[in-house]
Amino acid sequence: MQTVSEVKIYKNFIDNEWVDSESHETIKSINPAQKNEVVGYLQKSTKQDLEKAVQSAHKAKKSWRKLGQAARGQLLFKAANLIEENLDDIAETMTREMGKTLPEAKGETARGVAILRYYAGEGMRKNGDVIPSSDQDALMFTKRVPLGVVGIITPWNFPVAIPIWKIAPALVYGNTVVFKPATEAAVTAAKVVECFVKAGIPEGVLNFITGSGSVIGQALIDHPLLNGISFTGSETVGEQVAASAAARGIKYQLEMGGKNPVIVTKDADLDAAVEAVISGSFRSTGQKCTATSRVIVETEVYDQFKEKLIQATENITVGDGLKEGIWMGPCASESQFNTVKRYIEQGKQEGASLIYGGEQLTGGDYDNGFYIIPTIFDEVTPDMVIAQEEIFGPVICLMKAANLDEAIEIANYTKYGLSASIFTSNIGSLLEFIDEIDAGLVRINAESAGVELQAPFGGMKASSTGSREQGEAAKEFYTSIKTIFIKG
Ligand SMILES: NC(=O)C1=CN([C@@H]2O[C@H](COP(=O)(O)OP(=O)(O)OC[C@H]3O[C@@H](n4cnc5c(N)ncnc54)[C@H](OP(=O)(O)O)[C@@H]3O)[C@@H](O)[C@H]2O)C=CC1
Ligand SMILES: O=C(O)CCC(=O)C(=O)O
Repeated sequence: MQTVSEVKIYKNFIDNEWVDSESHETIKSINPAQKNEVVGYLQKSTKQDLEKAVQSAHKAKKSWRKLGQAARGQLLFKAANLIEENLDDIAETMTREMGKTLPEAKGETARGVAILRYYAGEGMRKNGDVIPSSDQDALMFTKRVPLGVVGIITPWNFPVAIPIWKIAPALVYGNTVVFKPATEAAVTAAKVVECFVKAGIPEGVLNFITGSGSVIGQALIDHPLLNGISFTGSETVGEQVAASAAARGIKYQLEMGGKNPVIVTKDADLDAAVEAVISGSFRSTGQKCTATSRVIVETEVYDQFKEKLIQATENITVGDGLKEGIWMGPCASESQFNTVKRYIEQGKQEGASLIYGGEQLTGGDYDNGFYIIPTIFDEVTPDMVIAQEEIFGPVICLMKAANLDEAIEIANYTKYGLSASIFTSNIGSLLEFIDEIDAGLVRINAESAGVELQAPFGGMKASSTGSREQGEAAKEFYTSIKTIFIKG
């Protein structure tokens, strides 16, 4: 039995110091695979704590900018090495805190290291262009400059990769940061921040604050000293971020989810398609904004595909992600678990045919966690709620299409446009798909999830707003351009 004294209390990091909240209250982060296990206690911060964090970032703005891009890059290299040294501990914490399996958590942490090294390299790359002036005696060039203080609000589903793909470019391009992680995964985030601190991040440059999104998250997005905000999470909060940022004319970047389709044409390699659909839909328990949630199959191969899909789903082992041999962990929280169960009930009520799963797992250790059997709905029609709203759980909606045109029409019939994939061996079909699909991430004969750190990431329609994240695209968001004209 765990005792309170065995569980660590994590502090905020403000103005180069690990500090308690003024509230003197904490919030517990629990293990969704063993709900009686507390992974850590976090500060229940107040608006006053947030004020200190923003003031600290504001104070550090000038010196961090003046340090120069190369030195900032060196610091990121150090942080990357420290995260690599602590990879096993960070990954295990992630699995305990939000349920993703340990191999996935290790993969994500290694990805965090790679992202940091990519942006560390930016320290030595150009930050402007020389442009010919119409005046032959003049020199004209652009210089990218930091925005200033950037707020970073992240979700719980990628507690290492998402914070790093926002914090690393923010820092290397010269911004100071106030980072508010999702409460569900804040212990993992604290361990990442510890690596930046050990790497020697200067005073005030990176501030870490935990607590309720509606209190400190809201105070952060409304803060007058904020110069930019990057957010990943729900559409509801995203809209609030946009409204607040637009009212003050500051830059904002939102990534808010998807309802990602996979099209399987009659000439596709069905085994490859099944493998990709299983991975895209059920890895991370379906809790990825790039997860596959609608599978649209041409009539000729529909039954064959369905049979193969059910067979493959039967082999999935569900359980505590720390245990060997487990392929899919629990939902990350009780609230996410309840959301998924609610959507499954909704699917049944609106007439979709439940052909696999659809229930929570019970008995033994399952009673201590938030486990759902991977679920497949057949006979889903495009207007159903389960075909329209983001479920963020291990649920597939199978849909039939008479031909490619109809499949693309169904695929586009959603407010989202993050990722989309097609399985086909016909070059004409794949070219048509590339042109006609409304998605920021277009994948051919590959699963819908799968983001590469060096390429732009983001979606169309309601999935994203603002410039893309990752790769070179991040520079667009985290900098502003000065055009300089020097007359000789
Ligand atoms: N695009 C994606 O990758 C993600 C999409 N989602 C979608 O959102 C749904 C709900 O998930 P949920 O975790 O509740 O998402 P939220 O949007 O509520 O949370 C995301 C982040 O925003 C913070 N936050 C919450 N309220 C505010 C606010 N008013 N102002 C500023 N920040 C705030 C949260 O803090 P705190 O944790 O303290 O509440 C968290 O850090 C999921 O079912 C899924 O559909 C969720 C996560 C990721
Ligand atoms: O698929 C990925 O690797 C990233 C997905 C993502 O950004 C998200 O789920 O929030």
